[in-house]
Amino acid sequence: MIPLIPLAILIVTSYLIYYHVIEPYFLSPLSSIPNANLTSPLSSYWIDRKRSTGTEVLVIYALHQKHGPIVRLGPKELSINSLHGLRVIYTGAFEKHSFYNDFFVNFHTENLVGMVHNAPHAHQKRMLSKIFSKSFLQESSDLRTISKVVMSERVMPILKKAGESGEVVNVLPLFQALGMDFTSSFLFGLRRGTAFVLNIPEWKMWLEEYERFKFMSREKRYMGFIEGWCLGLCEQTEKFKEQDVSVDEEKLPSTSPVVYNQLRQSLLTQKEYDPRPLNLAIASELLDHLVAGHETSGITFTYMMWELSQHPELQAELRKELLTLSPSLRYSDIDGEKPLASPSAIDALPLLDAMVRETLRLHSPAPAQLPRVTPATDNGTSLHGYDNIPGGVKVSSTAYSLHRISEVYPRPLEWLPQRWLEAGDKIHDMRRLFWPFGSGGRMCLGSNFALQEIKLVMAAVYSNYTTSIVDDEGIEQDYAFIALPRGRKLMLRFIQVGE
Ligand code: HEM
Repeated sequence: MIPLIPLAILIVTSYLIYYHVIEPYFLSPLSSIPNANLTSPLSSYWIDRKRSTGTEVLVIYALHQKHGPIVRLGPKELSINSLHGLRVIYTGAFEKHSFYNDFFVNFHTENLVGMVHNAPHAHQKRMLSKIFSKSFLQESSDLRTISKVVMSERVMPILKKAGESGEVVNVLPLFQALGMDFTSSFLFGLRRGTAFVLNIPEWKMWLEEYERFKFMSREKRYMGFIEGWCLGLCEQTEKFKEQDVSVDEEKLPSTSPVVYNQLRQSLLTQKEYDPRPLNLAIASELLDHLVAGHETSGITFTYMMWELSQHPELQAELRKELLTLSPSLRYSDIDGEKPLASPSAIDALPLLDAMVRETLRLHSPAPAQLPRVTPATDNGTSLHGYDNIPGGVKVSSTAYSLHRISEVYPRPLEWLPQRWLEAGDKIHDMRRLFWPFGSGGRMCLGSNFALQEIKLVMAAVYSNYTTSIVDDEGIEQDYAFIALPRGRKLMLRFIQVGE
């Protein structure tokens, strides 16, 4: 008679070897895809180590250079670097990976960034799509008023003072604050929005809290400093909706809380079947906008100014283009009551557009993996000729690697805005592969808002100043999910140009 215990051990061991070695290494539909590392079919340890040391983005780029557009990072994880991959995964609306739910849900309450499933996501996105469309934003009188106040009364006077005194400016925190003031004013109205540009020491304290917040668990984040701050803004907005005046704010024009109102009204109509408490559903969504809005645009401003500061000849070319605006964004035109140049006129400037694009290409604020999961379908998914990829496989692309495909972007490591103006037929592929805001149904909600804001601010700065670098130590990007300069600073000098 065969002893039972050794037999059981043999069966279990054979099963484990089959399941964890033979199947993933030799039999899985993923087994013929190039491996990132010898251990990748067996365990995620190798790629997780790269993740934990912050080198994942650069490692994935190097892997694609070596192995081509598809690489296996773990037993059930692939990285794809091609237009084909973008079409299949992102235009194909694969659902988000649970990573988003862990890192982006605020108040234990779901929002657009953190939602994994497509159906509730699409429902909530429809509530907000119109007010973030390019045409709505360009025509919005609220956003025009906000732009006028934030530019003419806040940031440009600060730069003027710095220009006159020769004071060196750390542009990263100042322009991140600007991103926050723009976004919060559009969300809550000018009077309830922030004015951090005018109080940089307070802003730096907020940033310190936020650096901690980014690495906290959902539980730790719950009703801490940042969530409490956002809930406070929502409560103030609700309280002053009827009567939008208080003594110390009389000087500020009143604008509507465009996003707050739209979201609240839309969520109210589905109150019976949405289990989320209304105030937390609103606060969770709006906190994501505040977070997404300040850091990413602050990074874009910083790198565009850094690149331009190294190219005085391009600053001069840009200024020539900017002076075709009527009214211009020179101090003589933006001081006083006159309206600013129209967003559509600024948007139509080709060199400015090329410079903003090139900055978002080379210095993407969100350069890391945007992970999705393959759906469970009868025939599986096909990617780059590898068929029958089963459901539940984590698949992702990165803006960092896509933006360095040299067949589409020759000399990919150089900041060459002219590439967007001289591309000829190649422009179609360049635009399709341009991925700073992601693509498909989960693409950035605020991309039009961000572009309108970035173009206005950069146009106003370079209509009036030349910039030069005083200290750029630590300027290389820290390739986390959001890629700030490692040194968290860029010191520039602003010199006013004559009329
Ligand atoms: C230069 C500025 C910005 C960049 C580079 C950027 C980048 C991105 C990226 C890459 C995503 C996609 C994430 C994914 O698919 O996993 C995203 C999503 C999102 N962004 Fe932005 N963003 C910017 C500005 C903004 C602003 C100003 C707002 C709001 C006012 C905003 C709100 C959002 C929201 C709500 C989502 C989630 C969209 C969804 O899942 O449907 N972003 N952003």
